[in-house]
Amino acid sequence: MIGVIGGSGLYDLDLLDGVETVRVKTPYGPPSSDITLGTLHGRRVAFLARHGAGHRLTPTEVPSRANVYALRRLGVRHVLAVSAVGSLVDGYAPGRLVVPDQIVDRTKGVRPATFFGDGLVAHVSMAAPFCPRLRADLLAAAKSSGHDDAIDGATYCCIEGPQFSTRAESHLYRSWGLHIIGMTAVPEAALAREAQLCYAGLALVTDYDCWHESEEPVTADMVAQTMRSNVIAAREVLADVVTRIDDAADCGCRHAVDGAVLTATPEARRLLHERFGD
Ligand SMILES: CSC[C@H]1O[C@H](OP(=O)(O)O)[C@H](O)[C@@H]1O
Ligand SMILES: Nc1ncnc2[nH]cnc12
Repeated sequence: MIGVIGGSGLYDLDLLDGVETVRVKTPYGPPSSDITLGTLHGRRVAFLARHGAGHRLTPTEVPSRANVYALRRLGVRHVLAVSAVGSLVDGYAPGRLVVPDQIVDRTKGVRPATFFGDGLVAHVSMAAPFCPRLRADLLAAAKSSGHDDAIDGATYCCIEGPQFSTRAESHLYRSWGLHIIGMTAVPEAALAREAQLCYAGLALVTDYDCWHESEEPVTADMVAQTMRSNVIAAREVLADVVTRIDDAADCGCRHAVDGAVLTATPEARRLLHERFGD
């Protein structure tokens, strides 16, 4: 099963056959939305709207633990995370597709960001926060669906929001060499890693944030308008990428917790099994 998390502007996939909707209960409360199951080019797909039906959840309110847990419980092994982002680089214009490879966390520590704790301590590696194999699949899909200029590798600056950045912050992030800016990759990517899922982002540029001298500062309306055309591209790439994902291939992401658990009690194994079913 392949999971798709739709961000701003992508509230349904509109591509799936044999659709059914499921409501998944999790120990972390309800996911953002009911999950749509269906088939795309013969592959089983589970779609979840990150901000809920009708976009009701702020980035801070997105229940990422419930979302990742629910997808994992449904049998998802690969997660494609679609996001609207601002551009911090002159050449990365609205409409451009980006497959990020790094994240800088500028959230404020208020989002539950781990499945560990409560007697079970583990520290997974986040050196490469996105799955390299799934990134390669996404890039190949972008190229073969006509988006030849999709950007391979970018650092995603995740702010808390819901307000956009100040101009001083936007310049600061540029001076740090960050490339795109959004509000949702943290803690989603880390939770996917803890759940041993392959996770990659398809970021769609909607604006130049507020640093660009000849462009208007970003507004929510601007993002929504640009996303209307961007989602067409997102759907094209998603329809292609599902045919490339090799469910059977082993990947380091599936072993992210190996060697990460420090808790040395007999209880630890049981807790691990209870949390992840492994
Ligand atoms: C509507 S602009 C800000 C909003 O859009 C992005 O969401 P997502 O990553 O789910 O596409 C950004 O991160 C903010 O949450
Ligand atoms: N400029 C921006 N800042 C944060 N999140 C965004 N999502 C889309 N554009 C954004």
